[in-house]
Amino acid sequence: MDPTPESIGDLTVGGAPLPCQRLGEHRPTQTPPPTPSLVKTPHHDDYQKTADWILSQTQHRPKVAIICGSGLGMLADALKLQDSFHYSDIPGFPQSTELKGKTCVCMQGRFHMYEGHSLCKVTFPVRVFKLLGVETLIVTNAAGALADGFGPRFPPMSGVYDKDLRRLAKDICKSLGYSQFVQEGVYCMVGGPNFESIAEARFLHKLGADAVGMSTAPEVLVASHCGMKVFGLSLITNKVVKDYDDTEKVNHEGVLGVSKMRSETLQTLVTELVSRLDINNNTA
Ligand SMILES: O=P(O)(O)O[C@@H]1C[C@H](O)[C@@H](CO)O1
Ligand code: HPA
Repeated sequence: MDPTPESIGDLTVGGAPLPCQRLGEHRPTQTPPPTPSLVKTPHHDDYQKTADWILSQTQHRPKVAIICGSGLGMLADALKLQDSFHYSDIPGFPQSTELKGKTCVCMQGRFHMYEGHSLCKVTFPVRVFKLLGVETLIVTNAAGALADGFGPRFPPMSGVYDKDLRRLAKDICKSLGYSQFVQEGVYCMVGGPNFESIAEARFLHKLGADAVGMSTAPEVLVASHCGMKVFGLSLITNKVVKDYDDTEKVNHEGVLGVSKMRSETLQTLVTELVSRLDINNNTA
């Protein structure tokens, strides 16, 4: 199957490479539900063709991919731009860059299911990353806190989040003085775009979730399936209301505002993490 726009969503892999062009963040839009042709399952060829196009446009051979959550695209400010690709119809699709001497591919913003995208589309970039040669995926997102104070807890997780990367991140947090506010916990993905009702929030918390957001889980699943190491980072942007007397209400603008306010901290952590990954720079 050819990777026509029909077969892989709006992945128009046609833009000429625009050196050092910054791509805008992919922001949620009121995208209408996809037409049936957009939810066709991509085949290996579809991922391969996109990957081949990217590889043909750059000498970089990234081993690390970073998916920045909403409002966290400023992380890309830390990247030394080498090559970027203009996908005119897909702002926020991967751009190849360098961070701390390590070649990375970075998505500023992601596709969400609540925008009407199929799971195939949401996870499409991850399989393209795999075909680019990526071995480690760093995912970030904005999430609401379910656990009061987001206290320290280490509930069993499935193991998709790499132990060594988690240990390395903890060491980095110690050295940066971040340990007090960086905690491990369970992130639960909901479909969105609505924020949780109080009953839902209580339910998720009872199930063992510490934070809730609307992304990340499908990307992590696909990356793990591809054999990548995965590291996930949630920026807690708000408290999830679990009390019927609490009149506070979360909204997306607030989430973005806090994300922007804290993006430098997150940027420092991810930059340090990438710089300490045991990989060599890779070019064609
Ligand atoms: O891409 P992420 O998950 O960071 O997007 C944020 C979190 C929710 O998905 C949505 C609601 O504010 O934006
Ligand atoms: O409270 C939240 N709920 C769901 N998704 C979110 N993304 C940021 N905050 C939240």
